[in-house]
Amino acid sequence: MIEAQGLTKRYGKTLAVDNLTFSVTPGKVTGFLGPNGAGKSTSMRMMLGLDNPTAGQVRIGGKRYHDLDHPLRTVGALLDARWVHPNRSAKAHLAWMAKSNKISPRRVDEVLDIVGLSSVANKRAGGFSLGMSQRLGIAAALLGDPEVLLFDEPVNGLDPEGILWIRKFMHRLASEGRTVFVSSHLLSEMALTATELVVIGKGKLISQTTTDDFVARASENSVKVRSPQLAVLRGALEGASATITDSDDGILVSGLDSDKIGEIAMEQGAVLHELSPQRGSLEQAFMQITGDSVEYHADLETEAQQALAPTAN
Ligand SMILES: Nc1ncnc2c1ncn2[C@@H]1O[C@H](COP(=O)(O)OP(=O)(O)OP(=O)(O)O)[C@@H](O)[C@H]1O
Repeated sequence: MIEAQGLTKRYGKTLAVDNLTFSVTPGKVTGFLGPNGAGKSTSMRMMLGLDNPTAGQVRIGGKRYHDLDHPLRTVGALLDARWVHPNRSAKAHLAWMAKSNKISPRRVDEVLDIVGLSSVANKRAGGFSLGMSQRLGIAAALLGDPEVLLFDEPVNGLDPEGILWIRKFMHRLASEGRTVFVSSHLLSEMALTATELVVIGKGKLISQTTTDDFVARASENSVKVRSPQLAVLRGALEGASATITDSDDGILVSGLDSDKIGEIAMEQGAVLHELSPQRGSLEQAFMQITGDSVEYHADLETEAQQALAPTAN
């Protein structure tokens, strides 16, 4: 469990994090979303005691980071995967971390196995691909077998196979009952990975909700209808105050849900070939909800498009 209470960070004139209050519960993957500069990394650093809040606090498992007896056994984090001595082997890197945190050396082999790096355990970490470095970073985060895991942009730069691996791994960690908190710009990926969202903009909390609710709340609720008796149906739906727009081979109805539309069709004796509620994407929802807090719309739109495009490497 992570609890942020009035969390605030000011750097000179910049209010990077502005009175954030939210909680992250165990057994789920919670996404931490926000446009560039929204304050995600700063918030995560404060959760890990790497930066002090100007006001407010974060509790992990009920305690502040500095009050944890064994921090690595309570919270593990992947902030920067490249943070490893290039000439050290993966195993030596983890052994050094384990030793300095009084963790059994046996755990090193366990975590290497969990992340699938056993076969390259004695290779120089400096020669690892980004995907392997991410796995090594995750192995380090898991060393203390912590209940809470924080990942800052874990899939940045990964190829589709690496992204899929991370997604499945996050789900696995959550299914083990851990608290998994992950920041990402890759909205389409977040929609697949996270069931809960904490969304911030300009340091402020915009929304804490389930991913499904977030998308449903932001996307206009419309229902696609196809019918051979469209003219009759259209008149009846308009009579029931629905708003109708034409779509390629049917109509899009808003203002009525699919149950009601189905009942009206029945009353009119109209055959339905399609009655499908339309669901927006997380990208659309994000744009709509964070709209006011995004300073550079063009950048964000480009990012959202890049996020949807196939990864090159
Ligand atoms: N050490 C620092 N000194 C001064 N300003 C900082 C510092 N760290 C962050 N900031 C500012 O605080 C704000 C929030 O930055 P932060 O990196 O937390 O955002 P973010 O949501 O992680 O963004 P991104 O996704 O682009 O990394 C930005 O305006 C940033 O310029």
